[in-house]
Amino acid sequence: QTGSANTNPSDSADDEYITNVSIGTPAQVLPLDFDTGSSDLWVFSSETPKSSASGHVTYSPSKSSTAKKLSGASWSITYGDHSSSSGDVYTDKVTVGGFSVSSQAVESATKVSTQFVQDTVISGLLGLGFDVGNTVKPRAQKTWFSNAANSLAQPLFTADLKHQQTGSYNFGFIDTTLAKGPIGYTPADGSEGYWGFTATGYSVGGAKLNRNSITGIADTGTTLLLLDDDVVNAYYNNVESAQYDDSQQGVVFDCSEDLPSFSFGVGGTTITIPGSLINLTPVSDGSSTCFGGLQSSADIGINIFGDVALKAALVVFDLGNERLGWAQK
Ligand SMILES: CSC[C@H](NC(=O)[C@H](Cc1ccccc1)NC(=O)N1CCOCC1)C(=O)N[C@@H](CC1CCCCC1)[C@@H](O)C(=O)OC(C)C
Repeated sequence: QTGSANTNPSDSADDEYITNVSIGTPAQVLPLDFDTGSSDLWVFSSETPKSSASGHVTYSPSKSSTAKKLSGASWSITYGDHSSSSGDVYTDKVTVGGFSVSSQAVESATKVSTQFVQDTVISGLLGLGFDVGNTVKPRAQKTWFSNAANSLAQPLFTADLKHQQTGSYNFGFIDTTLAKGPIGYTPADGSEGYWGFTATGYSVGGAKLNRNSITGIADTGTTLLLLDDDVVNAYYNNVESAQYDDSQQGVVFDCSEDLPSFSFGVGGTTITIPGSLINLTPVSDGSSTCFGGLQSSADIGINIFGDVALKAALVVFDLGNERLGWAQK
């Protein structure tokens, strides 16, 4: 058995990727952000304050014949960008890309932070991290993928995110036609709840890879590629107009710049991010100053291979073998 779901960029900057999920009976379809950096499936619901839920599609457990309250359970989560949400828990049927989990913990939001209120294109998150990261108390719940894994043809999923185009999340199979190069595999460290791995080196503009390893996480829920300052500086030293912009809280440059590519080694193969993907977006509509897709990870304390990096590859999240596969696209 397998599943295959389309995913779409939320805006012109590919800020987040939206995937439709069916919850309950009859199906209630909600647009969710699939996040390999967290492990909770939570949604805006009939229990979310009306003022906060305005503009969002919501889940109503009372309208689902298969919904059951998980009595005494609660959850509360805070993300890297300091956004947060919390609430109580139901179990219900959840279908992703045609594959159904009959009794999935669906975390209903009774509180959401301002960023979520304003982000009306999504109605919540579907965590694809390791179960150890789930925040439900008194007993942690499994992710949708963890519940599905044993019934899937293979206990793995792939992410094929694209710049301004429809991509896919496939469950239980690898569609190698999505990739141009071979899949390089490397061990995944799930101890912190997300998909940790080590890249063996990097290079700028097609040069030979160096041997400076980079340990970080593969995170579909983070927009940017966030790396150590020395790597960021090594890259932008090649960009004439690059400068740190306090108001933008990041490196910006002239939109007309011909940006160099950025490559990293992983699992014996090389992934090259074309310079075009590192020009994320003008700092405001019509501006000729653009914001960099590669930024410093110093404030977060962890390197994050977010969507800017993932867009250059087909990435295999292989739970069965506790490994990550990367293939050039
Ligand atoms: C350094 S970690 C920052 C990361 N957030 C992000 O990357 C958000 C995602 C977003 C896009 C659009 C609207 C709202 C939020 N984007 C962001 O901070 N941007 C600022 C810089 O320009 C690009 C957009 C983050 O917190 N990721 C979360 C999932 C994320 C999904 C969207 C809603 C908010 C939560 C998660 O992956 C996480 O916390 O990972 C940990 C392990 C770092």
